[in-house]
Amino acid sequence: MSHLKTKKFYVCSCFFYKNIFLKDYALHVEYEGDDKFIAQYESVFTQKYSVNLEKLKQEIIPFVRAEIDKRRDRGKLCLERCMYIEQNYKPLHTQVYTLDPRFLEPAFIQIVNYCKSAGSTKEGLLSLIKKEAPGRSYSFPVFTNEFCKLLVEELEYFEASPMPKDRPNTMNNFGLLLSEVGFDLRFMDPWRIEYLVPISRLLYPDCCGGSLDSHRVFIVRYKLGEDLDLATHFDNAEVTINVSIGDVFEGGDLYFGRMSQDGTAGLPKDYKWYKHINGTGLVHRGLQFHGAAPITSGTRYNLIMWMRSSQLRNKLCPMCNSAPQLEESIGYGDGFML
Ligand SMILES: O=C(O)CCC(=O)C(=O)O
Ligand SMILES: [Fe+2]
Repeated sequence: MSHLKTKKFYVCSCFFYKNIFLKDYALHVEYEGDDKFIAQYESVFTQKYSVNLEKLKQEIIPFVRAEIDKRRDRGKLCLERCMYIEQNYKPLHTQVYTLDPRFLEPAFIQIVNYCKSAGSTKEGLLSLIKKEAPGRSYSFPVFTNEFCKLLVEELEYFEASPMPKDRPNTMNNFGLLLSEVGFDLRFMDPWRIEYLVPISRLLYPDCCGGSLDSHRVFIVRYKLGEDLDLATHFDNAEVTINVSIGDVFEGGDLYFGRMSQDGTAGLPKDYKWYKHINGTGLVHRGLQFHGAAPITSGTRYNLIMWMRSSQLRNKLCPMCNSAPQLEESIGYGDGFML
């Protein structure tokens, strides 16, 4: 369980006022009081979205403030949910909570073994995986189709249960945070440490890929009548892996743009779409802008792990681009350490 971690992790205080997503406007905003918010955004809302000051005050600001209150309570509520689920939830497929090498594609195990072998190099690894969109994203098989099916069944069973649930973030309203459901200790921690870090160490040394010491892991679900697509964003992560675990859908391809440090979300000239393949994982730098096209039929499930390196982010918070102001948290927080 994430709340029983022995090391203490923190969040940066910017979490409480920055990067609040307004889905109707596909806009991320920050909030430090009504006056500042109005000064900062009134012209954007009136000119770009024909929203007048009254609506800004009556609807948008209250929504933003409610989101901030929710973030303030996040740790406490998460802990309550974790404990309630641990005591009351009876899984459908108990076995999916423990990482079993039989869930993994042999090619994935081979790739990881290569990365762990003496003298392994990035060039050697690149001959075993597929280069995808520009900007150093790569794909490779990860989970067997049988495991994906079991996992989706388990998560649908959990979703249909009366257990308390939280959603991954303001952009995904139908996913699930897997740490809360009890996946960390026996599945997600060993998966990250034993399998993903060896790969990231070679691919992303500049992102401290060899010292990704925490994560935030969740599934996203897209379905007609629910969330369809994902606006362009970057992750609060050094390295992200995105594995397709449910493939009965059309559309939903991913696209990748520039790095967040470059300031704009525009697509590079050589961009191409990434098509999901069941059981296949795509790794990319978290700070590369990306998004997902709408699905046009079916239901899409992906397992996403945002991996963080305290060593790197302790120096610079990727969300506010400043030295982080640390605040207490539970579990992995946002991956900062004292
Ligand atoms: O829709 C997807 O598969 C991408 C999800 C994603 O980028 C995220 O949740 O950070
Ligand atoms: Fe993302």
